[in-house]
Amino acid sequence: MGRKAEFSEKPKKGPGRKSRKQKPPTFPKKSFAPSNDMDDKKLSHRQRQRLVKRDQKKEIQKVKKQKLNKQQRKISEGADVIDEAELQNKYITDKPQVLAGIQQHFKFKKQKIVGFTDDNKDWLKPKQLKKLKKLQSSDDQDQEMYEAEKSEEDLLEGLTESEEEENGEDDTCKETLKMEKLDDISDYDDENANSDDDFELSGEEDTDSTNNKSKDDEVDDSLLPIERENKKLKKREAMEAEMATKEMQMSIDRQEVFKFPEEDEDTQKEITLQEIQQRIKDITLVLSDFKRYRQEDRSRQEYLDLLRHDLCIYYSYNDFLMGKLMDMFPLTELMEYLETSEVPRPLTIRTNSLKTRRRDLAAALINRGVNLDPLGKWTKVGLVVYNSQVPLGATPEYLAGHYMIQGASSMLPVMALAPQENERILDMCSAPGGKGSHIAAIMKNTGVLFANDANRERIKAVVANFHRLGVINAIVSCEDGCKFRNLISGFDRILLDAPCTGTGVVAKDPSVKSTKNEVDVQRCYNLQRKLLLTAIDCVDAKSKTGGYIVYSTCSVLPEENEWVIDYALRKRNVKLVPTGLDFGVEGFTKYRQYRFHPSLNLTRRYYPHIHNMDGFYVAKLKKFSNTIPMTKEQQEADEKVLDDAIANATTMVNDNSNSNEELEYKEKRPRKLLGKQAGKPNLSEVELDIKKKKMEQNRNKYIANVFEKPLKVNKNEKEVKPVNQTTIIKKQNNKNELHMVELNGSKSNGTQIEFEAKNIERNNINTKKQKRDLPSLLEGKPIKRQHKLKQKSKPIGLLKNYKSKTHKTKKN
Ligand SMILES: C[S@@+](CC[C@H](N)C(=O)[O-])C[C@H]1O[C@@H](n2cnc3c(N)ncnc32)[C@H](O)[C@@H]1O
Repeated sequence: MGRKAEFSEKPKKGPGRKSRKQKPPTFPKKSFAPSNDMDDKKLSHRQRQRLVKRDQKKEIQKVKKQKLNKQQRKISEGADVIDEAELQNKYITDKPQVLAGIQQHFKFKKQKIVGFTDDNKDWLKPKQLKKLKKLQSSDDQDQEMYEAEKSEEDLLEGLTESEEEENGEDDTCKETLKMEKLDDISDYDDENANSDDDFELSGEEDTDSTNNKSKDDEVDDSLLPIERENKKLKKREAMEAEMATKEMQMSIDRQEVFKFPEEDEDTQKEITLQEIQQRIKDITLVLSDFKRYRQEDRSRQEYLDLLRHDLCIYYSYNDFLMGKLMDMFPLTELMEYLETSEVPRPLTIRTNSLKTRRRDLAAALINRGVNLDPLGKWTKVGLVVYNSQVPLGATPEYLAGHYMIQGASSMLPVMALAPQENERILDMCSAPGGKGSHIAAIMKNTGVLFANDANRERIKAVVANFHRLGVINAIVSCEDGCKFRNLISGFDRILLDAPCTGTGVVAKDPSVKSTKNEVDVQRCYNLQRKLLLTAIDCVDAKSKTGGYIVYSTCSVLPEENEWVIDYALRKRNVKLVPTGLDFGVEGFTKYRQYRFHPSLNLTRRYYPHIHNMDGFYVAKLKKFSNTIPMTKEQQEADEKVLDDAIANATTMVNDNSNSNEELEYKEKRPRKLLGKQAGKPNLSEVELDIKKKKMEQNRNKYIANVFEKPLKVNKNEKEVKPVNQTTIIKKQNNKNELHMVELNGSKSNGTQIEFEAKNIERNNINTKKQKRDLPSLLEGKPIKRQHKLKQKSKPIGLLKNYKSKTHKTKKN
């Protein structure tokens, strides 16, 4: 049952409970306005002390001036000059009087100073006194001073006069005003100056310094206030400069005494990131002037090793990759590279010229709250996005295919390829289709674009992007690029944007820093070489408009770039041509001890710290003949070598990733799951150890230093069969030993390295013959004639785990 409604108006009960509780506001009796009566204001202890000091100073000055005045009068009467000490004594004897004067301070303030009186007129014009005093010593000097003081007086008088005119007040008041102003300046000076006054009162310092200081005071007195200020400023500046020099020296001294940590010092005590950072700076300084800062018992290599270790920790790289970067860059540049790689590159988009113009796209995006700019003069389609209020991958313009989100560096290979309309072009590794769609746009949807990728999943992205962007001249395929030669050839141009380790895009994918290792580089290097040779074979050298191959990677490692191109230059009838890109760093022609074809300077490198884009490499090749400069057998042998290398590298990866975990898992899993092994006893620790060692050996037997010519050892070990290039070798219990020795004593300049293969007793390797082949064995050296290829494929190289007793392999 509801309550009965009551419609009669309720009488108001008065203010609510809350308002009843609140009392009417009360205000302090005093007004909130700042009081004009300064005397009412209570001074703090320090303020009072300063006030007392000021008054003391005034009294001292007063006494001084009186005495000087007397002295001057005496001089004029021919009396003896009263010296400063006497004056000081006089002050001390007059001290009670002075203090009494200070006690009268508040009275003095209240009464206000009354202009020039008989008491103060002397010390209001101290310079005149001094002028008279100094008249004795030098007439000329005094004349100058007199003039200066005169002008000061005139200035003051002028000021007073102008104030007079302005205010129309009586003289006394104006003079008081002026005096207060001067007082203020001197008070300020007193507060900031050194404690001369304290000293005078306490009398703790010796008389010499007293005299010096009082002389200083005198000199100061002879200066205009502004000059005094200037002098103090200069003094302060000099002091600051001195302090800065001292500080710098201290930091240099600290660097000088940078102590190389003892072994295991780091493991014993925890080391912070700041300490590591400091140590990186210290070591960099030591290495910048090694002779001066080094510790006698430490070598450069030790410092470099420690630096690498610290850099790895600080920037989260693995030792292998950091070592590679240290080989590539000078130290200062390396630091820049590492720092820049920590920050993502600016977001960039490419206008799809098949659907819109850059200007229109920019306007549309600006309307949506996107802040952007043209990317640079080198591109007509690139835009850089500073910030956006909408997700760029979901704007109506994106969905309509007006642009592609694409890194600035990935526009470069297509620009280098310079596709022409109505050509047949192959994009060998196309997914997700960024560069492919760019090619189609430049071709204006004419001719035929073959977009291929070996990855079935990724190829879907190519199809989707091509649909969105309106590419209609493309045939999309999913094939292993290495086999393309047998499918279709005769292309005008080919873009090989090869799969790589991605060391140039660590800002985008930081996992690269810690995961990529020697095996990954080896695997990429092999695949890249194979893909490039296929690409060259698929191009028609007689194409009327083209015959070009562009090779690109988003890796900065020379192993995946110059090395691959140099290999192709030796194996096919191609030459390097300019990329047509007007910026970028020249590709390496030298790298450590290796030498590449000089034309590699036509290739271009892009770095985050120089170009503010991802690390990238672009090379443009022109095929000048459709013939392959080798016999069919040699070609097949080459291919087999590459195939083996790729297969082995894959096995290696699988071995590496599985072995240990597998073993541990086998040990841990319950007996039920062991199947056939169920009845067998568990492996003892010794057995486990042996098994682990065996696995380790198996893993190592395939590892060869990528670019140091691994060789294949025959199973019966009686003769070593020559194999081409980087055949992965089987290391057979150190029966074959390879020695790397230095020629002309210095390896550090990396000019000549001789690989000497030494077979221990049971092997019949003809070392003399090998030595004859050595110059051509230098990796990266171009081979011009066919017959040399045979010699070049002589077994040579350096096994990874090999350590010679007689010759140490050093890093330069
Ligand atoms: C760097 S990405 C290509 C990026 C692409 N060009 C773009 O701009 O969007 C390398 C591509 O090579 C493909 N790939 C790897 N091995 C391949 C092979 N043997 N044949 C063809 N494509 C391969 C990978 O699936 C990957 O999509």
